[in-house]
Amino acid sequence: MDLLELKSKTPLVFNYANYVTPQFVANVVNVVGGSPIMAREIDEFNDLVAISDAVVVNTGTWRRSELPETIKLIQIANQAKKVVVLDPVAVGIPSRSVPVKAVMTDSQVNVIRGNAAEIAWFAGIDFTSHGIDATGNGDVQKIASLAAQKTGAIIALSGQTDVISDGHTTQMIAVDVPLLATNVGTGDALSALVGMFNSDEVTVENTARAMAMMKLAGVRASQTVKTPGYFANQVLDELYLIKQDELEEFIRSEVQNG
Ligand SMILES: Nc1ncnc2c1ncn2[C@@H]1O[C@H](COP(=O)(O)OP(=O)(O)OP(=O)(O)O)[C@@H](O)[C@H]1O
Ligand SMILES: Cc1ncsc1CCO
Ligand SMILES: [Mg+2]
Repeated sequence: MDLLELKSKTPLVFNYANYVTPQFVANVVNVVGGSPIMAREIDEFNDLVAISDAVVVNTGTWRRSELPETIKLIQIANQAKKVVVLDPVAVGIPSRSVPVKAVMTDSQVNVIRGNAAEIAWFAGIDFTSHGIDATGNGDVQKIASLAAQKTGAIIALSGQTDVISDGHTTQMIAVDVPLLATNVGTGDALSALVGMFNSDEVTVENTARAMAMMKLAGVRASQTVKTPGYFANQVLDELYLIKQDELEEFIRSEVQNG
């Protein structure tokens, strides 16, 4: 959906969040025009999925004992036809990839949002990482496209260049905003935006809207703020201020077809 429709519908985003950044994620959802709820109690999943418009699963601080309930959550969302976004934090670390494989086998994820190293893991391509950060270089267009083909999910690869791919159509936003990477949780919040913009229909176009929203907020915030602490708050303000026509104009000028 576009930003105008989003603001009128106030999509409810159910975040199975990590315990590092939920406050930032919830605020990003709120300022853009959605409504966040965080939960991880299995007895609440049926009710919460029923009233939600998107389910966003972040594996950043996941415990292995939570694997069965996470799969159950995604299965409930699949049955209810709610979009599911997976944010596979640091999935390339071997002990972290085991449960993510199980999730991918036993439930259907519609969109995977991760940095280049995380998405490269799904593509089966080596990419250097340092914990939660992607530090290497590679052909991000190829990585996103291959990951989409291998998983059947739309891929939202974030970084200096954002790449969105369903394995056939690939779009890119090559806009460098280094301060965006200094705030831990920008990626987590971006995953929630991806869920929100895809809540009526899961498409490359809607996924690109979410990625463009964060990039544009970062571009504007870095015009006035030059240091990371204030930058994070300025990003929230810019996300709040962006208008439909401004977002669509940014998409027209910056989104390139691959
Ligand atoms: N070097 C960069 N230049 C420009 N934008 C960047 C850069 N790195 C990241 N971004 C932007 O930052 C946002 C988050 O992407 P990033 O790849 O850092 O996610 P992440 O690694 O999952 O982050 P986190 O784990 O901190 O939530 C995206 O909007 C992306 O476009
Ligand atoms: C720092 C960190 N550790 C696990 S999740 C997380 C937040 C970034 O996703
Ligand atoms: Mg991340």
